Amino acid sequence: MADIPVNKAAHPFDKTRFEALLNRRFFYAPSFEIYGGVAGLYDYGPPGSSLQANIIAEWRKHFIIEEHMLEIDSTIMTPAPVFETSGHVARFADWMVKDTKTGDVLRADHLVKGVLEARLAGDKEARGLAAQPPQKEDEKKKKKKGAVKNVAAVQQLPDDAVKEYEVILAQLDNYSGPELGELCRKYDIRNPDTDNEVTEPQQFNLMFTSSIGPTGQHPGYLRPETAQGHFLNFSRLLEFNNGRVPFASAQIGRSFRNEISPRAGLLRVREFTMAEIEHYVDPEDKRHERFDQVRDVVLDLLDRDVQASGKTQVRKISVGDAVAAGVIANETLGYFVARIHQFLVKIGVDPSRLRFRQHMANEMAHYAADCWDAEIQNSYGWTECVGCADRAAYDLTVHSKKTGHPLVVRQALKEPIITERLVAEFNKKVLGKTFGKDAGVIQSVFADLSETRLLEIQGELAQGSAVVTTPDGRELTLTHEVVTIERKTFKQSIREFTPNVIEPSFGLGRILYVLLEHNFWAREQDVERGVLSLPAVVAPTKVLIVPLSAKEEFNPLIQEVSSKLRKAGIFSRVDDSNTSIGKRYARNDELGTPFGVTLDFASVQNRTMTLRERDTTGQLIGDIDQVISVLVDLVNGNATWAEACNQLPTYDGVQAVD
Ligand SMILES: Nc1ncnc2c1ncn2[C@@H]1O[C@H](COP(=O)(O)OP(=O)(O)OP(=O)(O)O)[C@@H](O)[C@H]1O
Repeated sequence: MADIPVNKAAHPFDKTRFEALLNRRFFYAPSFEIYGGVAGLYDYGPPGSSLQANIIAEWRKHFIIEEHMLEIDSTIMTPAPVFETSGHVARFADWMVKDTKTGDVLRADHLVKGVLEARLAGDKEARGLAAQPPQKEDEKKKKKKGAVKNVAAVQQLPDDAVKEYEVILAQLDNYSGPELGELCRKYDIRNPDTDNEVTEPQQFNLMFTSSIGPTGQHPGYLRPETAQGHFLNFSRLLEFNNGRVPFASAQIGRSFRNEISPRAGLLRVREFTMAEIEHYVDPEDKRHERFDQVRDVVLDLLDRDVQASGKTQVRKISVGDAVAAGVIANETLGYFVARIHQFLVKIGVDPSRLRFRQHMANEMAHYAADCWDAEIQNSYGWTECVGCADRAAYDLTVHSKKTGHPLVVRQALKEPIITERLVAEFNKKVLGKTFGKDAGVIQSVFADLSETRLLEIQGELAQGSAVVTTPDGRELTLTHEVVTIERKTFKQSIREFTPNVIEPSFGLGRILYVLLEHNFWAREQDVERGVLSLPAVVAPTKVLIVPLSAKEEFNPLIQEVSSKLRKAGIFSRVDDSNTSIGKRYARNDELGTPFGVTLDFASVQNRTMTLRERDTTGQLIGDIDQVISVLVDLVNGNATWAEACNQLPTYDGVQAVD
């Protein structure tokens, strides 16, 4: 927020204090807590809800309004045939293993990741210790205490093992279930909580099942993504868009996944809000008309070749160069990757902890052409927060095939295409009379013949007769009285095609969580309380109004300032509690409120008001209306704090009272 440098790194990120803040100020909390809670379900409190609403509002502006997308709101409850056709019933699954003794269930890839990372961390520490002067024996013992044998808290690994582990971790998403089982056996990976062995990985479908109607005859699922709702409405959307592509549909809504073991707070939950875009594009032309606007956006890319070599080194490259070099498959995909980057940075994600990772070949859905995940670093590691995939024509094709409803674009060609080809012309009467029920078989055999074969038959017929073979192997002889082969001219003025779909898919809970982590810090002088440096655009409250006294004479001014801010569309809150101003500001720094205004006795007399900025704690003073005008510019992002400091005098705590 502050454009004047603030030393936020004075204290390393303190997760305990961070979590305490989120809990104390009710950003979010386990659902059904007083019943003991259910893993993977969370309720958002007032600041969490406002923050989410503001992220959504900005998402709408950044994507839907900016790109004229067509917003929809489709149902969550979905009849089973939809997900049978889309492939979710067969394939929307993760691999799980069970503890052989306790029966505890673990997600196989997360188990391998957790254990190997812990062993590498133990190795690093052991090497560090070995390099240090000898420690007292009891200190060494202390370090080892509490280490689960399987995880090997502080233990040096052979150099080869370190290399192997790093290679496995760099391409973890590429392993199949049986391969994960192989890794568990080869590297003796057990349940870290119990040190027990685990079973072979089994597939577990993540969809919640349900049934629609009282008879239970119509099985259904809670949707695990919003995408299918877009595809099933494609022909209506296309019509709404006057039959033209490219265009995009967008939807914000809840999705449900019965995650195997949700452990990382908001990062892996069983019910969450997604924001998804399906951009429909001509498969033969994936250029994007606004690509020039993002060409120079520089990204940290981790492509699949780098991952396959066991490395995690990103390369900094502009989107323009990445698409030109074929690293990102096409302009439209590159355009959205860049727009995702811009959105995340705008709402407060630290760009130095944001990378785009390309899916490995096995990780990608079989139909997808290319896929990049926006991964954001946080205290749990690098987490996928947005997926951006080129899904090709898969979804529209399978739904169209299943239902018989054409999900295609019909485009009038500017120049009709004239083609010539050989065609078989039948004398239907003679054909029927001569071949009876085989008449249809013969026609379909001819329909599948190549141009070369038709040419041969044309020659044979000129000699007297030609022989064709039916699918069941019979040879039938035909004469030119039954069939003639002629060259004909065709004029095509309509082109029909199934569009390809580029899909950016956002998980809002994950974005909200990493945003909070990236913006949390503590002041030197008050490490107990934290500050959330949320950008004004997403901050739950934009301005705190702090009256110095509870005296009634302040009320008209409080109301005037509140109402002027409200009219300017700025959300403010009044804190007229009995505590000191410092405490009131500190409490609101915790909520990420970027600005505060203080009304004191001088305000009542002179109509002046002080303005405080959260990160620098710098204060300015000015006439009430002047301060409000500066505030409006600050909140709307039209002025920086440095610019505000040039417009209003600094307030040093002393205010003249006439
Ligand atoms: N269980 C979950 N909890 C919270 N957000 C999720 C969850 N699963 C997916 N998301 C969000 O939805 C987005 C799109 O979903 P997608 O199907 O691409 O995720 P995924 O590849 O299944 O994620 P993961 O591999 O982490 O399970 C993700 O980028 C993420 O932000």
